[in-house]
Amino acid sequence: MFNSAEDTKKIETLIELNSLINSDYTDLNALLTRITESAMILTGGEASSLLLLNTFEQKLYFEVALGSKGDAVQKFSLKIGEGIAGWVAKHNKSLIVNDVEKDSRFFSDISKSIGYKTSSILAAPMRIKDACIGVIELINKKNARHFTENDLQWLEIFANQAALAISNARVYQKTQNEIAALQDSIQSHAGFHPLKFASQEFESVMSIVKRVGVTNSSVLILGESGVGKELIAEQIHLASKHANGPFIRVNCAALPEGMIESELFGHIKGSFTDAINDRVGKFETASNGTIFLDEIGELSLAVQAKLLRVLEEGIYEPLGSNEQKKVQARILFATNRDLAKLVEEKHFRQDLYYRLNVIPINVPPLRKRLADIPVLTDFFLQNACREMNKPDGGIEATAMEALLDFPWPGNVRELKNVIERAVVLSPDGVIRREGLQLGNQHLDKGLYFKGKRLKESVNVFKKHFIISCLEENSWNQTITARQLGIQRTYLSRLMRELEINH
Ligand SMILES: Nc1ncnc2c1ncn2[C@@H]1O[C@H](COP(=O)(O)OP(=O)(O)OP(=O)(O)O)[C@@H](O)[C@H]1O
Repeated sequence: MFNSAEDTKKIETLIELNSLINSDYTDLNALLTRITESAMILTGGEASSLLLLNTFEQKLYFEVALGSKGDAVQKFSLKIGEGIAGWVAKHNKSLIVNDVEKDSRFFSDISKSIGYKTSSILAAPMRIKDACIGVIELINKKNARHFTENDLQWLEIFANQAALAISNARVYQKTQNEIAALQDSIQSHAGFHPLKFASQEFESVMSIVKRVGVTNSSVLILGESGVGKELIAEQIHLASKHANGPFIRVNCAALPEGMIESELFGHIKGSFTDAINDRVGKFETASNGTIFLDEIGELSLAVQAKLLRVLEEGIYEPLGSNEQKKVQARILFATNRDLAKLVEEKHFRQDLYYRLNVIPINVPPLRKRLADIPVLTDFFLQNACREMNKPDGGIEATAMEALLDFPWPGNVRELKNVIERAVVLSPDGVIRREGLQLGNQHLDKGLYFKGKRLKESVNVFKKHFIISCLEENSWNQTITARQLGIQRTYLSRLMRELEINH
């Protein structure tokens, strides 16, 4: 079979395709286009197509369509058994038809609709482990000649190449999905949150995370409420040499003023009225790991002064003790406040600000990284469906458009809430535009109060009223407490009691 100069060319092309398939060539469509095009050129077809079988729908879809009407062909699909390609898929056998008009299997609708005269077809199945996964076909042998058995043998070789490439890509994709699922489960078992993104903007943030991860410097993570600052802190920890050590999160806004020092640095028994036992501080607990101080903008000036000393000298003293302890943890900070403005207003120490701002990481708001919305939606949807034991019916295109249009003042946290709520309200697991209730998540009287007793209803009201004030103030508890006319410590207690997490 391999004796002419033409055959030598074919073999060279096959070798080249083989090495592409064996390399880490990840663009499957480009590879399949290359294979289909080579088959067409080397066996003298005028046009060629590669169709993939969707086993669920029992239909063949055009993955590649080359030739003068290629683009027009691509919108069609064929049922199994329909047309020459459908016959090949159904019988898992190759076929040469040199006069289509005389063959009842020929399906003329596509040719007629696109205005293309088809006279001859050569088609071969693509197989993975003997099962047909699609068809590769050539249309019209050039110069009004006929397709031959030799052409068919070559087409079968190209079909095998394509099947191999598809099989590789599917195994690769499956493995990637499994690795991602395992990573998610390992991270969430260890108390870390899986992080999803697809945007260039977030990619840039992650490249900084990787670079700072390996250093031991303290880092300041900035961004609006709900953008994922805590997750960034987790990733810095995971990228660091302390990844196996503890990751200790301290929400500075949730601690009453008088407790912060003891919480961070520890105290010895009797150092103040309530100190009935020695207490180990979070800095010590975080030894050989990372301490993440969230909402740093809420710290009092007195605590800021102590923190500055910790940063500058690397030592601290537990309350009531003269013993100096060495800081053995990596320190990360985050805030959604404008620290420069707080400095101007004299609510934040300038020297501490300069000390913190050495390596700032700015996490952009969700509205500035639209490419993340579909992946995050998908992730929250799958999680919510699994937790609520509902089928994942996917999301309608109009609903996705609405998500992409929305400004997301509460960022990723708000998106998560919107999706969870839409899943609760969806009868069949499909997320539709009207089920999203964008910007209207707080109080739906009918839904929340129905059948509840007075105390419960008051609590439901309190919870939603507080959440809406917190969101209005970017979850700043000091400002919210002032707006509500209560102490910040009382607000923290209410948040704990009413299970308001963010
Ligand atoms: N890229 C992401 N992938 C998956 N989940 C995310 C992502 N970003 C944020 N989330 C989720 O959104 C919620 C808010 O994230 P996180 O608490 O990290 O935000 P934050 O910026 O620290 O907010 P705050 O300033 O209010 O403390 C969490 O439930 C988190 O798991």
